[in-house]
Amino acid sequence: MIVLGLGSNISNTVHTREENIATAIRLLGNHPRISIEKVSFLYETEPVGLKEQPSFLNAVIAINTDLPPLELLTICLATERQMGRVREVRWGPRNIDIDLLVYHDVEMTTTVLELPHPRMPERKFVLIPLAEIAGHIAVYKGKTAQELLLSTIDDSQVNVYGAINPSGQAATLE
Ligand SMILES: Nc1ncnc2c1ncn2[C@@H]1O[C@H](COP(=O)(O)OP(=O)(O)OP(=O)(O)O)[C@@H](O)[C@H]1O
Ligand SMILES: Nc1nc2c(c(=O)[nH]1)N=C(CO)CN2
Repeated sequence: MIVLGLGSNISNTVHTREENIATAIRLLGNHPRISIEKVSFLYETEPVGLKEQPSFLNAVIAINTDLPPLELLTICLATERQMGRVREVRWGPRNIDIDLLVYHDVEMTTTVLELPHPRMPERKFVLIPLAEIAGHIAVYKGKTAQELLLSTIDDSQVNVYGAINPSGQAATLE
């Protein structure tokens, strides 16, 4: 299974947080070598790490692709750029964040890409949507998202916010 994490905590009058997530899904799904297989609910989540920032909307998606991990990362970063993301504070506010969480059973640590995503076990905003779409699949050191949830130290709030239109119809890129 290949899983991406999506997050947004900046909205404006043109693009709401949910539109930002839907737009990212639509752009990724438009790639000729990527198909979107599953989309979790949207969750409203308390900021983790840097707490003094607006709450996030988070979701995860399962995709199918023959792109190798580094090429997939490049596409995720290009999609963020296409959506006008400006990198400022680490762990700070962003209109869109696309993380590569799981790429089958690949384990790698390079300066540009770590798999599986190393901070997954301490992020309920990832584990809860992951448990929803892939609860019984080993995602991190042989553990499922459900198992990781039982031992996570993260006690932040994560609440269902709504469903995403998987085709991203409601969202437009101006
Ligand atoms: N699994 C991964 N998915 C996405 N980016 C990764 C991954 N592993 C390493 N990176 C690197 O992290 C860099 C910074 O990513 P980003 O600015 O989105 O971090 P962040 O979202 O602030 O923090 P975090 O990595 O804790 O989610 C990317 O340019 C990428 O090279
Ligand atoms: N709730 C929540 N907190 C975060 C998030 C996020 O997506 N959701 N992303 C971060 C940087 O990757 C830091 N903190």
